[in-house]
Parts: sequence; structure tokens; C-alpha cells
Amino acid sequence: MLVPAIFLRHDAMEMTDLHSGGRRQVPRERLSVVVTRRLPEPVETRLSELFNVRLRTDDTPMTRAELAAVMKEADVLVPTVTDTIDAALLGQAGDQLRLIANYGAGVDNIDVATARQRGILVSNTPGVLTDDTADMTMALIMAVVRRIPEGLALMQKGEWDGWAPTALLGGRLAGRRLGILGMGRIGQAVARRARAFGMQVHYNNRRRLRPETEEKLEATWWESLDQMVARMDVISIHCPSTPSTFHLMNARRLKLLKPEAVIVNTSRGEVIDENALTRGLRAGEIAGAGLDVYEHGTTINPRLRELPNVVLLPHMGSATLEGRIEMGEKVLLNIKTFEDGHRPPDQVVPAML
Ligand SMILES: NC(=O)C1=CN([C@@H]2O[C@H](COP(=O)(O)OP(=O)(O)OC[C@H]3O[C@@H](n4cnc5c(N)ncnc54)[C@H](O)[C@@H]3O)[C@@H](O)[C@H]2O)C=CC1
Ligand SMILES: O=C(O)C(=O)CO
Repeated sequence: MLVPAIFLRHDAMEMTDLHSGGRRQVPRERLSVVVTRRLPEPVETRLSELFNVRLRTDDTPMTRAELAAVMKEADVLVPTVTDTIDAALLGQAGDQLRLIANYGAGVDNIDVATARQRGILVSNTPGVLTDDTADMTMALIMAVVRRIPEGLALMQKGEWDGWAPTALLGGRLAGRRLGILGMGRIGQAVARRARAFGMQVHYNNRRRLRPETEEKLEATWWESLDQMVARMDVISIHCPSTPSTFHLMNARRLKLLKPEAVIVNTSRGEVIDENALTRGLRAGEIAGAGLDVYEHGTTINPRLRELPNVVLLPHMGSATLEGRIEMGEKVLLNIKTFEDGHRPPDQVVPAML
């Protein structure tokens, strides 16, 4: 693996004095940075070299009280996607808290609008986890459509009694219609993979893609999500969790799915009404589901676990060592750029959401 550039720099204690025409290097106090979870070791090491950092010693999430306490002291908070940084916590934050550098692409865990009102910048880690999450999406699509967990269970139980012409028949991906909801970075990476598998790619997005991008992806645009949902064999969700995407896949829309269709979600659980999905799956109105994320965090509808046509993963879409180190690199760059007096390259503002 290539060592990212940020891990090779050693200018932690110096900054260019812009007022003297950039000629003088001036020492300055290091930013105090608090990280809420354990991060891959190279990331923690580099953070410690660059900043006055307080790392988490055990790999448990901070309690709300711990978050409130560190937000009173830090210049920069590095939370992860499971830390809820809401208006109440932001209201108690110390005046010196200037940047929340999220270790994650999704920022639905942070009240970005309130942070902005309080003059606190927010940044995230987009792009570096696109391929990994798209790979996992394809893995989920294949697992559900080709019934991989059922085969696995048979083998693990030692119950396989040999090849049979009619055993565990799934569906062929080639030719199937994939409807992508949210055609941003990950949606487009899924589209490219799906085309390689011979799937027909369709999409609904807040904005239609440029014609050349659409052409390159060989993707068909649907202005109406309802109409797209009703015609697809697979629906894959890649829009962020925002007030406007909450339960976008609600009971009414789930009912539009063809009974042989499957639904996959590696975005955020809140986009699907999980209870309605469970009902639809149990009633045979939806053929299967592959989920990496859940509406209520780790509290998963127990009925989902009982269904053989449902594949559940523990939010591991971006879980590669490479991706997690590159997410750290993004966090480092965002903090360092901010420390140097510029906007973090991955700043998130409410208008983007
Ligand atoms: N499972 C995992 O481990 C991971 C999950 N994620 C999730 O994936 C999400 C997407 O990530 P990216 O593709 O990098 O984001 P992105 O910002 O590049 O793409 C999101 C797309 O959704 C579209 N969108 C927003 N609201 C919409 C609506 N109401 N209807 C239709 N389309 C809408 C946007 O226009 C944009 O094209 C993240 O916000 C995060 O929640 C991201 C990384 C890893
Ligand atoms: O980055 C994100 O948004 C995730 O869900 C975890 O990588």
C-alpha cells in the first residue's frame, strides 16, 4: 500500500507567516484535537505527531457526557459516524471548538446547520471509501440474488448432500434492472460495477447527471422515483440520510416493488421504513433484502434476522484497512488545512445536504 503524503510530512510545529510574504516560518501552538474512537494505528500515530491529540484508549463509543466534556475543551473534535453531535451538545460546546472533522462520509450524525450557526466548521471524508462501499453493495446484491447465505448455512450445518439441478436456484444478474437511488460517488461506482456484470442501470437522483456522464455509465434517468421503483429487479440505496430522504422508501413505495425485486441498502437505515420492509419481506411482497445499515442503529427488527432471503451486515461497507487509513488521511488533511488558516478541503455546509 502506498503511504499517503500526509504521513510523510514533518511540519507540525511550523506554519508559513502569510503576512511576511510567506518567507518566515513561525512556531505556533498545536491544535488540541480529541478523537472519539480508536482509529487505525498509522492514523493515530500521525495525528499525535501533528497535533496535541487526545486519543481514545479503549474501543468503545464515548458516552454523551464524555462527548459534552471533550467538546468543552477541544479545538477540533474527530467524531465517527456513530457519535451523535446534535444541537444540544453543540450548545454546550466551548468557544474554542472550531472544527468537527468527521471520520466518515455521511454527516447525518452531526447537526451541520447548528454547527454553522455557532461558527464551527464541519468536514467529512468523501471519495476514499467509494470503491469499498460499492464493492460491498455488489457483494450484497449477489449474496441476496444468488442465495449465498443459504448455501453457506447448508455447508456449515453439514447438510449438503450433493449437486442437484433444482437446488438453491437464484437469479442471473446479467440483464437484471438495477435502480440506483442517489447517483453520487458511491451510486456511480455501483453503476460501473453493475454494468460489468451485465445489469441494466437506472437511477433517480436529486439532479439529473450530465449527458456525457449518463452516457458513460449507460444509465437511464427516472425523474419519478415511484415509476423507477415499480419497474426494477434490484433497488440499491445511495443517497445520504437527510430530512428529505427520511423513509423515502416508505410503506407505500415498498408496495410498488415487483414481488421478485430485492432491495439493498449500504447508505443509511433511515432511508427505508424498516418495519414496512420487514412486513413486505414476510408477506412475500419483496423477494429479498441486503442491508448494511439500520434505522435504529444496532437495534434491528428481530423479524429481519429470521428471514432466509435477507442478508444483514454490521455496517461494514467501508471496512477495508486501506479505506480506513485513507479516511484518516482525509481527517488529517482537513485539520491541517484548517490549522494553516484555510477552509478544510472537505468542508460540509448545510446547502450541500
Ligand atoms: N455503509 C457504509 O459503510 C458507508 C455508507 N455511506 C453512506 O453513503 C452515502 C452516500 O455517499 P456518497 O455517494 O459518497 O455521497 P454523494 O454525496 O456523492 O452522493 C449522494 C447522492 O444522493 C443524492 N440525493 C440526495 N438526496 C436525494 C433525494 N432526496 N433523492 C434522490 N437522490 C438524492 C445526491 O444528489 C447525490 O448524488 C453517505 O451519505 C453515507 O450515508 C458512505 C460511506 C460508507
Ligand atoms: O463514512 C460513512 O458514512 C460510513 O458509513 C462509514 O464508513
